[in-house]
Amino acid sequence: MAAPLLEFDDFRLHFDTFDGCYQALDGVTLSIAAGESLGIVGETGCGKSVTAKSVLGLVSSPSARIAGGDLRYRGQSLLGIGAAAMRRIRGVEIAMIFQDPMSCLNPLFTIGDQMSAVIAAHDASGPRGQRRSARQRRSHAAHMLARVHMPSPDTQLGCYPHQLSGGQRQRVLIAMALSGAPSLLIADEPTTALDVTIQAQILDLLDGLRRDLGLSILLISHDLGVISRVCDRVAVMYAGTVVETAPVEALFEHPRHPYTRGLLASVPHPRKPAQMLAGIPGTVPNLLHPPAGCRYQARCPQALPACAQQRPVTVAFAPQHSAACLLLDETHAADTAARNLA
Ligand SMILES: Nc1ncnc2c1ncn2[C@@H]1O[C@H](COP(=O)(O)OP(=O)(O)OP(=O)(O)O)[C@@H](O)[C@H]1O
Repeated sequence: MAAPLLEFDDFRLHFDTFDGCYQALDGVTLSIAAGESLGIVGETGCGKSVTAKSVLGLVSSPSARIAGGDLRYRGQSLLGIGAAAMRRIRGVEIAMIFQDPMSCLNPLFTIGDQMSAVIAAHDASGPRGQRRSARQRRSHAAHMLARVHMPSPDTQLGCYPHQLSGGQRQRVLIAMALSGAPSLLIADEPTTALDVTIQAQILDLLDGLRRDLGLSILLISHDLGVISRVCDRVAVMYAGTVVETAPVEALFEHPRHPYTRGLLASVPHPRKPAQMLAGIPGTVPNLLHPPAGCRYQARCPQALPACAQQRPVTVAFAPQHSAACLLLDETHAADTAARNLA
């Protein structure tokens, strides 16, 4: 297996609020290899976005505190590297796109002006020591728009964001993100604001770029269908922890964690009547006062008495498939069998 490009190693991110310490990420361990695409899925508030934003130091709240662990890019820690070093990484090594393309574009400037400004910033902070002329920057911007299959790229450079559709604006942001030739693209719910046909086109575009450019992708979504379209592997997050990671097919065919099974049972399907969607009763626990033991125990239909006291360790049962659940831990095999017979 290729060496990881990006690694979260028991990473902990807390927010110090007036009400106490909010343990948003509590021991996240994940890795992405070069050229690999990893999806992160989970319910709202599980910590997907703060995981993604942590990579580029974009959790800007003054109450945010790294409470432990490490986050490494190409083997180097990204924690405490300083603003100048982070600027050299942003855009040139790792780029990020967000859910709402309109809020990321300035309505007062043309697409060409905004893309040229981003390319100039890459030139200034990148390792290549390159200083392109205004004409070269514009030409590179048009090339990048063509790369994301924008029709008439030269004409689009003269457009303002409001003159483009939502799907076209997301293509512009992808073109901008890739203009510094990063190795890793982080996409945080990139298609949630788009209708389904445009959503499919953007996902196919990401998948094509991954294959053509050898790009690694970290894709955040609450939708397993979106993840399965682009990703090789998926990490399931629950309440600030990773509960299962697996290749996409293995996750769909042999989900091991009860939360993953609950998520899969909640996915609508044309041949599954609405009343057969199981859903997951209850809500994600308040991470100001997370439960002792497993964070999913209160909602888990298979919880053992030990789940209330003991934090589950991650058990690997195939080369790329692991889950953190006491039901999978051999020391609790007798309890599990008794529960299954009851
Ligand atoms: N600045 C902050 N101060 C306090 N808590 C925060 C702050 N930013 C995020 N959080 C909390 O951290 C938790 C994780 O947030 P995050 O945005 O990562 O969730 P998510 O899984 O991406 O959800 P969604 O799918 O709704 O975007 C949430 O409960 C959120 O309220």
